[in-house]
Amino acid sequence: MTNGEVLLVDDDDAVRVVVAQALRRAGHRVRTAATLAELERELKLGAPDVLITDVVLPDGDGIENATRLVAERPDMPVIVLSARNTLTTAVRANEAGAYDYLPKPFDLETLTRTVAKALARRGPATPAAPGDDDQALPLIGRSPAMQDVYRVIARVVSNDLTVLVSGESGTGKELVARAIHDLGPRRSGPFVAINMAAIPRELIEAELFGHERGAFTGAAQRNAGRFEQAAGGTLFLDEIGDMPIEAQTRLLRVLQQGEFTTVGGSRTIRADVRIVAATNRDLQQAVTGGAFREDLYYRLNVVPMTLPALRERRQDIGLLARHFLDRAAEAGLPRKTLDDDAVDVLEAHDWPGNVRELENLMRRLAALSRDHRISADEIRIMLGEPIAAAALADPGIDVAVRAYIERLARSEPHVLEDGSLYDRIIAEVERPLIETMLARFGGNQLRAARAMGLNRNTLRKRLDLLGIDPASRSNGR
Ligand SMILES: Nc1ncnc2c1ncn2[C@@H]1O[C@H](COP(=O)(O)OP(=O)(O)OP(=O)(O)O)[C@@H](O)[C@H]1O
Repeated sequence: MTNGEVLLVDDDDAVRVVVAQALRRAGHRVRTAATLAELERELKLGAPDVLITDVVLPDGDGIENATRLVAERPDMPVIVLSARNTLTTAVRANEAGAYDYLPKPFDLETLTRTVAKALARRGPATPAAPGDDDQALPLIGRSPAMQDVYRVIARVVSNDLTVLVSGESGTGKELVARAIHDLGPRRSGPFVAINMAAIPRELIEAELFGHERGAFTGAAQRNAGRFEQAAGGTLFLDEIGDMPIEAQTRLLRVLQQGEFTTVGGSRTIRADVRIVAATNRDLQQAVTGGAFREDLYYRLNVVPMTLPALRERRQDIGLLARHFLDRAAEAGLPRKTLDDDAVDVLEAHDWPGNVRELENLMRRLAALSRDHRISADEIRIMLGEPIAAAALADPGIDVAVRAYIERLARSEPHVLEDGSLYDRIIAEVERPLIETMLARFGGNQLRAARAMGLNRNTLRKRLDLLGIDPASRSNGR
């Protein structure tokens, strides 16, 4: 293993002590600094073999400073440590020419391994591309799984390598494709998306490559395809696994030759696009099964990226949920906050529809919830999870009833046509009300009727009609 000298700048005393200790144990010499001013003083005494820098320092920004240092000393690898584990930080670190970026908290083993690799590969860093540091980025999440995604994005933004994004539906594949586009040199060009599953199979080639007038029945005029529309920008091929095999052959040829001809045409057009493809099925399996061309698979899979399902990054759920509430407020809906135990319920859910399902739920809660705080029970109701009957008595009752009505409205037409909807919904509200009140008064019908403002005979009739046995309610809730 190569040993060397490491200079660490971090304003957190504990980080300095612990990291220095670990690196010394690994055989390196270590100097430390707590501020950028101290770092400057240390650098005057001599450049280290590797520099490790925190981002937020008392007298400035570690990445900005690293940009300058990398330009001045291209052979000194810089490792960025950051507690602000966002895509912006990963991209900024990459653009600054940093050797690597480690989100905090990191484990010491990873850090020592990264230092060893940096020492072994010492040499000029890749030149930094200028970037929009403060651009607000849409990708939310600080989980280790998302950090891996950010690193891959950061590495591909400044080149044109083809990226294949895999992941379940709703995990953010299109958002990632947009982020790659928005952060790279093609950002001033168009971002064009095409979903293979949403277009009739026989039209896919014409949609992708365009067609000439009269190329097929109904082609009344020449039409530019998505490849042409995306010229100078990025083409996002969604659900690539659904691409018919003939179109695959044509796409492969375009990727190999960098040019294409329109359907029914003879002109050759240069394909000036960056390709990002996405799939929610196992494309390798499709290759094995013969539904997807192996050569095309390898052409697309130059940089593979897998987006984890939301249930594999539960620690991001609260962050995402609050982000979607903020977005709803920006869009003019009332501003809502989430109780901590509401976040617990969200974290426990399995989210088969992933981030999209969470986004939809938060939008509905922003619109429907009456209180400005969203409770755990409201969320349980919306998710169709069991709740204590008593929860219906809290201010979330609107939400409960609306959620129920919404579910009914989505049901089969015959459910809606039997003409009993009003009575059924009233019964849905009435039953828990009567049951709860009976339980509250130990089955005493007179007291329960009084509490509800009913007379005792009316209550008795409702009990008969709803088939509620008052005796069985005396001990229950
Ligand atoms: N990390 C994230 N941060 C913020 N919003 C996200 C994130 N991931 C996904 N979303 C939001 O969730 C929704 C679904 O994302 P997107 O359409 O990118 O998913 P997808 O994987 O492409 O889905 P599909 O496979 O169904 O096309 C979008 O509204 C997107 O903005």
